[in-house]
This record gives sequence, C-alpha cells and structure tokens, in this order.
Amino acid sequence: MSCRVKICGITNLSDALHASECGADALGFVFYQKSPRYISPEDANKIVAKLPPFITPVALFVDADEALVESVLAGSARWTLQFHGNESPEQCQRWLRPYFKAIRMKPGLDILEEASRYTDASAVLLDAYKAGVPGGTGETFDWHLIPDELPKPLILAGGLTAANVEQAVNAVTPYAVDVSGGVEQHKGIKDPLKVMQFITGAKRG
Ligand SMILES: O=C(O)c1ccccc1NCC(=O)[C@H](O)[C@H](O)COP(=O)(O)O
Repeated sequence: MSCRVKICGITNLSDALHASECGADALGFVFYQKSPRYISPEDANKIVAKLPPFITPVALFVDADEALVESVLAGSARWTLQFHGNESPEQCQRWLRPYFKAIRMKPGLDILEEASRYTDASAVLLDAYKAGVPGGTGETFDWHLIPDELPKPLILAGGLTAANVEQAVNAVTPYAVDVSGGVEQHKGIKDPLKVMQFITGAKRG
C-alpha cells in the first residue's frame, strides 16, 4: 500500500481541487487565527462541499474555543479533526469525530508515553518542535527519534518537500505524510508543480 498524503494549509478551492486531482488523500484547513494559512469556518465549509468523494477534509485546531470547533463541524459531516495544541485526550474525544493528535518533538518529551494518552485517536502526527510556533514550521526533525512501537498509525510532518519525501517514506514507513510550507508558492498559496511532485514522490517511496 502506498503512503497516504495530507496537504495542509488549504485556503482556496483551486488548491483543494488540484491536490485532490494529484492524488492527495486528505486536505488540512487551519482554524488557528494567528496562522497565515487561517481560513474561516464558512469559507472552509464552502470548499468541503465541493470536494470529490473519498477526500478527507481535516480541521486543524490549536487550543481552540469550543464555539469555533462547533462552527466548523456544523457545516459538514465529513470533517476529521486534528488537534495541534495542548488539548487533553478528553478535549479531543468530546466531539465524537475521528481525530489525529499532533505531537511536537520537544526535547525530553517521552513520545511513546504522550502518544499512548490518546487512546481514541485514529493516528498521531509527529511534527517538528520550535518554541513559540505551534506548527507549519517548515523544519524537519531527527526521524531516528521516532519510537518503533507507536500505538497508533503515524503521520509524519515537519519540513517535508518533494526533494525529501521519498527518502522520508523509505526511512520511516509512516502511514501518511503531511506537508504545508514545502508545497507553497508563498504562505497560504500552494504551488501546483510542488504539490504534484510531492504526492508523486510520497507514493513512489
Ligand atoms: O500551518 C500552519 O500555519 C499551522 C499553524 C499552527 C498549527 C499548525 C499548523 N500547521 C500544521 C500542519 O499540519 C503542517 O502541515 C505541519 O505542521 C507541517 O508543516 P510544514 O513543516 O510547513 O510542512
């Protein structure tokens, strides 16, 4: 089975449809207002309504208010959730939707223990750690630090590009890879060629 691909930081319909046509499995929408990739719940739900079947839209939150999560979920039954902040297992589970928990590779953090807390997660997403930046850093981390026996399917993120994704897939054999900055023209706008090359590389790995 080839590696699945999530293209994160979608802000417009054209990028969403192009990534879908190139073979993306999931598209991420950032509901974190400080991000340059922020999209409003209303605009995101308009895009989700036009996605082809079998594409999973993923709503990304960073320690969000419940009202924000509610406003996103009200627009579509298709959402999977991704929690990229310090949300507890209870906060992640309370929406009764499939969810991914992002874990940033902070030095000294016991990754196995942290991942094991989220018993209901569909997957854990491992991302680079950069103080003060919750995600979308464009930085890689040392893949050797990934524990062998993670309790959940692994989504590998952090600094992936068309140039390193095949190597990453071969080295780590993740369930899926996740990219944002590595396939952009500039923040919030995807580069069609980079998206196509990234997905091709991930699925070849
Ligand atoms: O993309 C953002 O701006 C962002 C902001 C706050 C939290 C998470 C964010 N993105 C999370 C993602 O899923 C990214 O795909 C992941 O962090 C990898 O990003 P990159 O290193 O740019 O590929």
